[in-house]
Amino acid sequence: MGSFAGSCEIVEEKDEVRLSKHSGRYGKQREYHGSLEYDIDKLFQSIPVKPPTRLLSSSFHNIETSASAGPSRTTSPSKRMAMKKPGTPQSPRVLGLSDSLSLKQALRDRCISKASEMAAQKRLSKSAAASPRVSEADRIKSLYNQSTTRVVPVDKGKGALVDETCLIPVNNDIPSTSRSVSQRSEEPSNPVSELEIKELHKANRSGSCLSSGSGDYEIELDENVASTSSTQALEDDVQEVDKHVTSDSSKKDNAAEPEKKILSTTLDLKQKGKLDDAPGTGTEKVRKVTRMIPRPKQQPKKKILVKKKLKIGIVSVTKEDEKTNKLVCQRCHCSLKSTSINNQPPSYTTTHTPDGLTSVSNNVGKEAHQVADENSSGSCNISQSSEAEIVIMKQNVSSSNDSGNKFEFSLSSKDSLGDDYSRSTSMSEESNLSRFSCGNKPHMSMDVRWEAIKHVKLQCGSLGLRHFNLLKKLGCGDIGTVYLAELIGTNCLFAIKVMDNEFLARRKKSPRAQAEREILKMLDHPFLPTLYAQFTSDNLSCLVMEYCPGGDLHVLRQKQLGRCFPEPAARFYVAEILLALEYLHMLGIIYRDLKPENILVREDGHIMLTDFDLSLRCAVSPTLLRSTSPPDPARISGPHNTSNCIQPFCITEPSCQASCFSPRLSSNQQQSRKPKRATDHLVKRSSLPQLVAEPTEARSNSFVGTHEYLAPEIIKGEGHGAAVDWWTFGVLLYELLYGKTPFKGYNNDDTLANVVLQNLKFPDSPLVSFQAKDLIRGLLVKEPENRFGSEKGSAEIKRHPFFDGLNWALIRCATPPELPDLYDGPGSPGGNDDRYLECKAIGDHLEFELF
Ligand SMILES: Nc1ncnc2c1ncn2[C@@H]1O[C@H](COP(=O)(O)OP(=O)(O)OP(=O)(O)O)[C@@H](O)[C@H]1O
Repeated sequence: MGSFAGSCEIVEEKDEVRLSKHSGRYGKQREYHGSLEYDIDKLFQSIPVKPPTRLLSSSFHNIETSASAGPSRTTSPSKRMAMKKPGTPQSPRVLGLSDSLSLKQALRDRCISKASEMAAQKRLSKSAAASPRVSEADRIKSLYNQSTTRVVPVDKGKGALVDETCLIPVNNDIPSTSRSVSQRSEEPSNPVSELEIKELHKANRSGSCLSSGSGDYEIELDENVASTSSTQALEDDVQEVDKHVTSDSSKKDNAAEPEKKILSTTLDLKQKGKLDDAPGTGTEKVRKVTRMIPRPKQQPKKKILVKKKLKIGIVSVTKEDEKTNKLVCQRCHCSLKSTSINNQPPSYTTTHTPDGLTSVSNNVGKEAHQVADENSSGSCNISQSSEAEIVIMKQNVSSSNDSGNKFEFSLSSKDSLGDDYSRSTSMSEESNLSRFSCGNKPHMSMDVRWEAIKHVKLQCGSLGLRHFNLLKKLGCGDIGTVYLAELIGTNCLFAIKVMDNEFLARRKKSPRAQAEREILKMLDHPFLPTLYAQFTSDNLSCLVMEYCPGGDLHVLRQKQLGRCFPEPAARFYVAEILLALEYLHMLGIIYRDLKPENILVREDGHIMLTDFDLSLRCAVSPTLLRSTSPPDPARISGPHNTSNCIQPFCITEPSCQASCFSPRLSSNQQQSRKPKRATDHLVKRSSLPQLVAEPTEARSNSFVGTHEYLAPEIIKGEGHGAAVDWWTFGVLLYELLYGKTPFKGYNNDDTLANVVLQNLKFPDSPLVSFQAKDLIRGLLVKEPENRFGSEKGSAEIKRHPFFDGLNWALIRCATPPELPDLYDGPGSPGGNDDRYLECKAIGDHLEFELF
């Protein structure tokens, strides 16, 4: 993301065995061997009667062809299903020997009938085999539940929930439970789209020009599908191919410009409710916006991808001391218990359901609270939702049908809880819709943007670029360009990453794009981007994501006094990053590209970690550990650790609600307080189980990252694993605090040498606390095996004194560091929205260029 001088991202191309690459042949072979066709084949072979060779062989041929072809890209998922579907068993017929045709048919019927039985048996056994996978996901969930406690503060309709965990093995050593998931993910996730689009494209496209509705083929991929959940999810990705062909003169004009793609979007939604008509002339009033999307010529930062080989091992599940500790929700003891839970409208009682209808402070907190709720038999139905910020989707949805096709949604309109029960009831209904819309992303289920997208899909059948106003270019990455876009007719803003498939294929970057897309589909976390939709529009792959108006941490740091963050601010940001990394590791994703440029700032000041094209997916086996040895008392300090607030669900502490980052006590104060409360913490800490979700066995030899952030083991090519994220985490904290990275040299080679050889030094200024330096020192240990976090991951790091006083579960509600005037969106003070306004003012029949 972005770049800074001298910074260059390294992406070695010989890299890891991408899952998708495996998929091709091996996936197909497996598919054939386990398929019905294979069974039929076997049966035929075992039958002694020799049927007419020609007929049977041709049958075989057909069967084999369809089987070995696997999920053809040109075949829609439904067709594929039909091919695999066993024939309907028929009652056996009397065979006439003279009738070779009927003999063949009878044999076929018998075989098919037999095969159907076998298939049914297989299905049964498969579903039995699948259950461990399900239970593994459940187990992970319950591990999470048991480790922490959930609180349900609501912030702008967002919260967190770890709902599903993806275990994606990448080699054959992986246990079958995981491998079954792998096989699914190895299948081409979008088997139809590319080829089909190409076909359509060839037939209709003229030049490289895109125009609204013309030659604009969109394959809508269902964002509801959990990529982690099933093969079907991948197969169903392609829901429909929507072809819109109109004559558009601008198309031809622009086709002459090879370096530019012109997106022409009709804005007639409000007037006609139809988005796929793009008459260039006539009396119909059509507002037309034409934009030039230049293909990125300059890479903001150089990424080198050297892919060597990948060896991913399986985490040996050492369930030392794994216990099913049940946390008892201590909110029952808090004053909030007395709040009028019974008076809450039904819509808010859903606050505590696992589906995450309301936001939570973070996934850990949410899941744990879920446990707490279970254990407390509902008596602790949380009412802090009223105290936390509940975002009611005060949508003007009612107008959606009334006013023709115009529909508007207000983003993040807030209401206090106690206002109006009738409204809350309607919210409840809409939430259900949202929940439906957002599929596997419960933490975003309240997000009005789901509704907006759903509405467009309902109206137009599919979602495509033509439904968006591209407002401005947000930035250019290695694999695509990101635009700020408004869903036409709504107030919903999105960031759309547009990637040119041909360009990616030419540069062999398609696997990176694919990896990013698949990871984005898995995510549902407050500090990670939400993918609302994805589609392919004319050879452009588009990812519709949450828009972060606050810029990135690199830019934000430059705007700080002394170009570095004050320690509390740095602590806040790295704490949120830590939770994001924890979640990623739990999903078996090693991020590998942590740096300030990839940390975006949301409108509310919280962060969002983006850019997953360098991430590595691997197997992980989260484990719940119960600490056998009491923690070091010296490590326990800080105001919140010395209060009931150690429990993440405790919100009785006013200071905790105001901020999870109370000022650190002076050492004197700490000294005087420590003896008094240390015992409490020992008891509490030792009784808390620890969730370890570290993919410790993952290995890659890729040379991936950004020079100044590269871990020594990557540079040395020794193979690396999840510990690289903790190294980069240390570099990040260093940079945020000191305004520079620790090993930066005169040039990239120097930097790399310094990373490997140079000792860590801390500048004299600015003054940084001992705890911060201690954490950095632990993280920037050159040997990964001795690095802080390498063994127990985030669980270890979260307990470092640097984070003392931090209520992890409430961090989502904590007040973020104050932002300078950096909001650069439309309508913002610094926003470059002139063109947008101009566009709006001019009205129909207007084409203009934004880019
Ligand atoms: N959701 C978003 N909201 C706001 N800005 C975004 C968003 N996503 C990306 N951007 C901006 O767009 C720019 C390009 O993003 P992108 O992820 O394509 O690039 P990158 O991080 O440089 O990636 P790559 O690793 O693909 O080269 C970023 O620098 C960032 O500032």
